[in-house]
Amino acid sequence: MSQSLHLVSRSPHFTFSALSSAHKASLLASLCRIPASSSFSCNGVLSLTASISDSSSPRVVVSDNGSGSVRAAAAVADSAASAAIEVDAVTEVELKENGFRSTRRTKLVCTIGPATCGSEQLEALAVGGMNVARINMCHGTREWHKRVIERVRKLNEEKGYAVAIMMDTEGSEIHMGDLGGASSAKAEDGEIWTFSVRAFDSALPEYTINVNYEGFAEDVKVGDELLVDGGMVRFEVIEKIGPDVKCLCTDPGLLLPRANLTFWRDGSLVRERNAMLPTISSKDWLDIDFGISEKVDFIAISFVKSAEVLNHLKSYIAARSPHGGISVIAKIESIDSLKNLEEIVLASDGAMVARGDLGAQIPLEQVPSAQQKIVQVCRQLNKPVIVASQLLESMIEYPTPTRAEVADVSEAVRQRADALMLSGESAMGQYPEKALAVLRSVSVRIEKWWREEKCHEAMVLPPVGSSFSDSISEEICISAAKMANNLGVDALFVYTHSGHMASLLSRCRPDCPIFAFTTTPSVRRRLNLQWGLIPFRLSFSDDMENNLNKTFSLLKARGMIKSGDLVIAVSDMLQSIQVMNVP
Ligand SMILES: Nc1ncnc2c1ncn2[C@@H]1O[C@H](COP(=O)(O)OP(=O)(O)O)[C@@H](O)[C@H]1O
Ligand SMILES: C=C(OP(=O)(O)O)C(=O)O
Ligand SMILES: [K+]
Ligand SMILES: [Mg+2]
Repeated sequence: MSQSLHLVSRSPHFTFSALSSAHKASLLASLCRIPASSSFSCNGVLSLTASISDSSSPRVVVSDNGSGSVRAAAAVADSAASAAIEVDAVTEVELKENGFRSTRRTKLVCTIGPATCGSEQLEALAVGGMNVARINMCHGTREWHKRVIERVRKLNEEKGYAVAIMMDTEGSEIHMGDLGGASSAKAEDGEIWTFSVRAFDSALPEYTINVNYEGFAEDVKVGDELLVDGGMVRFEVIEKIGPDVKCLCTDPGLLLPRANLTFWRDGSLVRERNAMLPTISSKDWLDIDFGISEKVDFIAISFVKSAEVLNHLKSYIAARSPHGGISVIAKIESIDSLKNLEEIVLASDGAMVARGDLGAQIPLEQVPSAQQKIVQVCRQLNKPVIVASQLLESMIEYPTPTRAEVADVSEAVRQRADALMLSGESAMGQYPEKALAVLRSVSVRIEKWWREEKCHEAMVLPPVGSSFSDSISEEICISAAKMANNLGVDALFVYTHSGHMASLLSRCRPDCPIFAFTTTPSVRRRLNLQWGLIPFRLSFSDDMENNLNKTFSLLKARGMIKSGDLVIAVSDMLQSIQVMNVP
């Protein structure tokens, strides 16, 4: 087995040569896993190769690399072929307007509902920075969701956006029915409501709520507290009559269709047989089949309890969608998911801090520390993480967020979550675009603050690779990100087929943006969820020299980079780090 690490400079102003030779040696040693005592010279053009073989000790070879070749080849490359590179039209404008450094790193997910399902509204969200459109199978029909998917795809094709689609399953939670078509109902203090598992043929009787869980009437006891949406409205169980449960409203509020229900006894959440319900219900399986046939990019699974269900789902998807293309997101929103957090995150392709239901299952004051823990575990295990629910809840009704909401969004950005998500704000609120604009501006501002203050704590990133080759990729990315920060480069370039190398770079949360080049449209869309990645679709070969020439000329033709920009390139074909100025 032979692996090589490659370090190449072509610029006479190569920043690397300004480092002390001890620093160079230790930097290279850390790249090559060789003793830091090895010495070498590097003036101007440098190429360093460390060959690691099974039996012998590592060798380091330093050689001249012929600096003229890049420029000559770049001249040959066809600048008219700029169409051969695809990047999200909105990001392209942002990059040109704000420069590399100021592009947004935190990704934005919008739940699509009645307020945003039209093409014009979807386009306004795409222009406003939506990276992922989420459809929640808890609401609406499959036909309704199919039309949304088609509209998003059409916009991507016609307008050059790269919005990914996330389908979120309903899951086996206990929730209320549809309120007989009403958009909401008000429960007042002292009123008596009936929660029933009966199926009503005609209109719902007054003060009656349908419950979707068969075992409901048997599982609750007189005296239990019934919480709607984690406490937005509260009832006390006063009487059980067959399938009907009579409840007294103790905290008034608005009942919304399909609102989640939990019941509490002596201050603890009651988890009777409902805890035994399958994570993926039969309805969810049909929705998953729908998601696979619609080729959605992400499937988010509600109320995940263990890794087992994710492994099962992943083999199910792999059998039906052999070329891959669908990532599985585990929603952390139950006590069980917190208990089994690491195994769940490991088995997933990403996670969501689903604070809505999580806050109904654990005391509210525990949600912030749970969020921090989940974000941290995901980053350590190299999985993208979304912070979701109530980020800008007041903006469902008002055009301006509260100061507390802005502080909450800032905290998620400061924790360097990969993505933030809007739910009701974009699905059924009055100001979806304004809410998205708040997420965008707060993200950009806090990211800038964080870079200025350099207050990024050095998080220990444990090894995640399962093979030696994986470990080399990981070390390369950690070193490249560190070099990018130390040298103040303009961008990191990564050439990646599967996207893995790009996510390893993203995990390091470097100061500069990461241009991720990939050959597959679906990989490109999925990279859209990850922190700091600007995904491009580009055909490339195993020849890095060629790839770089091609990329430079295409990006220059588009006005996205210019001569003299300093970039660091890594790739998963040739495990290498190259530092260079754009010719
Ligand atoms: N496809 C849809 N059709 C109708 N209403 C929707 C749809 N998606 C979301 N909504 C509305 O937006 C609200 C917030 O969305 P979300 O947080 O995804 O759902 P939930 O409140 O059930 O957790 C929902 O309660 C519902 O009122
Ligand atoms: C995102 C969540 O899930 P859903 O909106 O599907 O309930 C949540 O509970 O916070
Ligand atoms: K859901
Ligand atoms: Mg939920």
